[in-house]
Amino acid sequence: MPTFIQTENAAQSAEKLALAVAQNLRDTLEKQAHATLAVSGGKSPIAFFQALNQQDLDWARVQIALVDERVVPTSHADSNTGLVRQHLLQNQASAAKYLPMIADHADEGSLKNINQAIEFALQNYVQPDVLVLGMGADGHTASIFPQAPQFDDAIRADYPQTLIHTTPVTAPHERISMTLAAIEATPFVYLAIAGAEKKAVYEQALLKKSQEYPISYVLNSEKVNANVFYNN
Ligand SMILES: O=C(O)[C@H](O)[C@@H](O)[C@H](O)[C@H](O)COP(=O)(O)O
Repeated sequence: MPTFIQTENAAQSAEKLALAVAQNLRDTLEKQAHATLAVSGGKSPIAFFQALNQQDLDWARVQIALVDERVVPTSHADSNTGLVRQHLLQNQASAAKYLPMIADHADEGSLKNINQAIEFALQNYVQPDVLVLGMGADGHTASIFPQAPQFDDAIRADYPQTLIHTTPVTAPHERISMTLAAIEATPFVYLAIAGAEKKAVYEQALLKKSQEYPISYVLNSEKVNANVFYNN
């Protein structure tokens, strides 16, 4: 069952989430040589990235990865890598190591070979210790989209890989995404959402697991106790 944390506004959600994630990373670093944080892209996480990159912790031992990536060159305006580089890997967090899903030298042509792209992402994959999910108004999370032909594989407990190629119907670009099983294997899971429209979707998704709202598989998972940060 998720824990729902409502805050006053977007700035407060970003700050509280950053404090919680930073503490998880510090706690992880007390037990392990490295801590890995996977973040989502999209429009929402910028304020959180800016709050997190100022936190005091041993960033040189932190690895930053993506929950999902759009299959576009890293210089593309829709690249989550670009977003993370611009807003997260700054200030204190500039000492962190980035684990890419898409190679910097990959162009539109080479990315048409999706198997090769997945192979590259898998080579760089490290099981995250902490992850921050977003959610679309269509109920997708990571790049597990309701109408994607790969939906069943993305939520299968025995899918043989931690990452999967998905083809959203409701959003642009082919994607590479963590599978549900990989998300479920992460000790600290957060979901950040804002606005009444997403809250209504969240409440529907809480009721039961359904393909209509892929986030419902995370919220109703017996393996995940997500902390949900919400502001209007
Ligand atoms: O790269 C992506 O598209 C994501 O990681 C995705 O899962 C995102 O978190 C949601 O779509 C919410 O996105 P917004 O913040 O843009 O609403």
